Amino acid sequence: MFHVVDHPCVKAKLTILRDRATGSKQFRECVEEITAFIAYEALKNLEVETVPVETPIASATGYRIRNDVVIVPILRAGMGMLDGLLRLVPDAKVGFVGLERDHETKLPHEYYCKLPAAGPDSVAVVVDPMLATGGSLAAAIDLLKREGFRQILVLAIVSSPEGRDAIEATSPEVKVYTGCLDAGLNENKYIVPGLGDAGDRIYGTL
Ligand SMILES: O=P(O)(O)OC[C@H]1O[C@H](OP(=O)(O)OP(=O)(O)O)[C@H](O)[C@@H]1O
Ligand SMILES: O=c1cc[nH]c(=O)[nH]1
Ligand SMILES: [Mg+2]
Repeated sequence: MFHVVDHPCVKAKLTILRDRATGSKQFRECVEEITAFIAYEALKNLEVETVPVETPIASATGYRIRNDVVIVPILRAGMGMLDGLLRLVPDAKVGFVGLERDHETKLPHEYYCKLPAAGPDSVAVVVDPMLATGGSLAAAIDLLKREGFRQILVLAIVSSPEGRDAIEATSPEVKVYTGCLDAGLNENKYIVPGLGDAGDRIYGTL
């Protein structure tokens, strides 16, 4: 399932991210903010359980998230989305997958993986701002499946039709939520119009 979060606030923040004049500080802040909007929609089917709560006036029914939420940023750029998501799910665990596209082949190279154990109620929430060819996300999903994660959600900010089709072909059960679906990829496999290299813009390494 592939879902574009269609919201005026997402559109406005995306415009700031696309703008080549936006500097790293504002870029980072905006990535964090837009992540919360996308997550709001992506997490709406998490399971809750009831807990009693005493208000100053009376007893009431409270709720807490029942799933074991495991946020998995794909390094580096995915780290920019982590805090935005942790604000919504402060008790989530965090696992890390390090992947970098080879500049020649455009294929992802894995350089790090540290994930908590998967349980029956675990929901892995993979975060990476860019879904281009889909190679990096497919590799991350493979890793998570091998580690036993059965429920996988993905939060992206900018996606391409090529990336969408690649994930739908290999992992149709994975739900992808994205801020937009752009026109396609250029000869360097960058998203067009996109926002450039997300990792470089977040960390000022242009
Ligand atoms: O869909 P794909 O074609 O695989 O491309 C998308 C990947 O490329 C970017 O990471 P990059 O390799 O630039 O690493 P970085 O985050 O360290 O900059 C991006 O953050 C994704 O992980
Ligand atoms: O457009 C793209 C494609 C891959 N990685 C990025 O950061 N941007
Ligand atoms: Mg990069």
